Amino acid sequence: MTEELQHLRDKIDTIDNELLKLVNERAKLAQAIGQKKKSGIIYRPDREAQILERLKEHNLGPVANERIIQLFTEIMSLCRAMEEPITVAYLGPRGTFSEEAALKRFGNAITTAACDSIDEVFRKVESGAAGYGVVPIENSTEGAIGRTMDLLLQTPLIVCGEIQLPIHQYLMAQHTELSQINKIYSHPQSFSQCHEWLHRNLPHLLDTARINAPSNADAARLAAADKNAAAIASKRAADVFGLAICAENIEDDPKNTTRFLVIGTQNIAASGKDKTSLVISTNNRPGAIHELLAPLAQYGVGMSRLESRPSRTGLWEYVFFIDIEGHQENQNVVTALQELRKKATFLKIFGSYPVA
Ligand SMILES: O=C(O)C(=O)C[C@]1(C(=O)O)C=C[C@@H](O)C=C1
Repeated sequence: MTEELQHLRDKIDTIDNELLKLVNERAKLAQAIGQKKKSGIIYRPDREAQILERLKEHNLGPVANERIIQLFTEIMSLCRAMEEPITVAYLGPRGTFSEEAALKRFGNAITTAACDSIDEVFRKVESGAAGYGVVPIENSTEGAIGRTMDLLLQTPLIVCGEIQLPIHQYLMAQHTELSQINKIYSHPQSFSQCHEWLHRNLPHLLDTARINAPSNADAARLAAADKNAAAIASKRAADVFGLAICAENIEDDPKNTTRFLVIGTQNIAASGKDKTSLVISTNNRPGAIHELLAPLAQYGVGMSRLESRPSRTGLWEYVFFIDIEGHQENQNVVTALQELRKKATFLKIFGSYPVA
């Protein structure tokens, strides 16, 4: 080893020792904060969002903001776990995008609980078996996830966060000999997200060779047991099931993103950059929805999502899922919601939470 290399490594060792000391000091401070939390609620997404926002503003590089967020999410994850371990339920099995979303938000120092269905995620959090749940709510290509919307209507749980996850699809198999592949497993959503790619690259594997699986991770598990099968799934699923990657980023839309919600039992304080999710319904008459939404415009409350869904109480009656900018404690939001409540036949606020 040259003297110069040794010198640089010595410097890294010194910095690592310093980082080690600082991480432990930070963990001790978090433990002290934990003991002062009389409510017993350890996870504070508003505070975590503020910390990450500040770090992004202070970051002078060369490390990219995205990497800084990952690193500090892990640091906060381990500090949080030393205050109290938390369990996060998600739509399993292992290797799904939901698992990836849960780890992206909470870091790796958590206990994860893989659930068989979105219903089970809600049940686990409602029963207290998990502190939080992560459920998909919409995909930029495929649209809304109806089951999550229906369950939000019924649940006493509170929405306490959102996660935006870029969805990259991979073709994987036991080997990379595509000529030996005679079937592909995947979730129907992923098949549609990769429709063009499949048409262009594997036209001989038509509909009959495409087999629907309950999840991408199940698809990867099935491909791991059959050398003539491939799966479309996440990179994480390939790692979990030990599969080789045959093609990467095969989604038709490179901006393909799924938005997930974090559900829990606590109201989240304002972070300064928040969103509020709610559902409303109104009489089925011309102009009713326009009239209903007028208070939002009047009090300067922006709307980032409006989605209708059959109400299931009458034919051609709808409820409207709305995301508005701001926290339900912000004055303009309070006033707008008061007005909206007067006009709506039904209104339920799911929660306010930091913007992803
Ligand atoms: O500030 C707090 O309330 C803490 O518990 C500390 C901390 C952190 O590591 O910074 C950990 C967990 C919370 O979710 C928020 C922040």
